[in-house]
Amino acid sequence: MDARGIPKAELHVHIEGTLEPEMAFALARRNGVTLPYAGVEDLRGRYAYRDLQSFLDLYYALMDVLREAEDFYDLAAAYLARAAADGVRHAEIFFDPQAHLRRGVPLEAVLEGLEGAIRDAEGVSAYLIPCFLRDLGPEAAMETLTRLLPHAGRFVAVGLDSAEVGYPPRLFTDVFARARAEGLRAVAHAGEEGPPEYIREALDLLRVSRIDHGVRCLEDPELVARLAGEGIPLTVCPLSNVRLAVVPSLAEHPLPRMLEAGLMVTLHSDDPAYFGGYVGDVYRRSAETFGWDEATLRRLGADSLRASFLPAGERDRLLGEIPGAAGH
Ligand code: HPA
Ligand SMILES: [Zn+2]
Repeated sequence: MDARGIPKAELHVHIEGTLEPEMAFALARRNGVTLPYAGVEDLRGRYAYRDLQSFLDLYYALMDVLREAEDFYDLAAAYLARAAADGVRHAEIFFDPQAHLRRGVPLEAVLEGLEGAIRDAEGVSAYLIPCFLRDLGPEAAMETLTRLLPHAGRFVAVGLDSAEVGYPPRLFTDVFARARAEGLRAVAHAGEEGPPEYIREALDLLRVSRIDHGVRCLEDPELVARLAGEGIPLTVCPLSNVRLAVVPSLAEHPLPRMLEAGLMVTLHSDDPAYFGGYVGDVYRRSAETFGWDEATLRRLGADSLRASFLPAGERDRLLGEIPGAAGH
């Protein structure tokens, strides 16, 4: 079965996490950056992580090769071409403004490059979602929001990512209230390594439309009932969860239990260059592992479109391409 033919939305991908080793070396050469790795194979050999933080250390180090608008263009153009080939018709792409601003890369260079690639992409639309690095704290997030707001029309939402434990969503209540007052939607990583309480805070205090990851909700049956009852989308990234040791193996991933519980689950890649697969691979490997039929894959594709921030007309047009999905 080939899930690539099913129209879908990619709602959980960090553009910096699509930086393949080959492109990292090419951009390093172009920008005169010396990488502390012997070559592509040496770098790939380091893609073994103990946890979220050990991955983030490599992810932040390697993005040092992203300097000019052209670099962000090339990065996003390669990702969008790859996504379109996997049947992604719409992507809502995270990026980390603070990770670039702190290296002296202007916001305008990041935006100009990413938007250029989105404009030129064929067969796939995309929105941008800047994320606050929670481990830099709420004051830094508020400062970043102040720099983002003059460009608010260029984003659909704000997000919250990076090291989770110790940085609960409640710290960012004021930041998210201000973003929402300016007409931006909100999403947040919660319940990846952090406890179910962080998911509640993201819902009640940040007033998010979706939870990114959310797998640890299963530890709290009352929360599961609420998420299912309210139809809150959880953007689940099973290959990421395996690589970051959130779960021991794909076979032991709670995805089947999440679907059985009636949760609105959608499937995504997170940081595909680092976690061994783009969204087409995520669908294929999950289907093989859990024995899913075509109807289940169609339902996941349809739910990803329903969970997107696309206008209703466009969303329904894409749903109309999935047999059995329209009108639900
Ligand atoms: O998987 C992730 N979790 C949190 N922050 C991140 N930033 C990039 N990828 C991730
Ligand atoms: Zn993520």
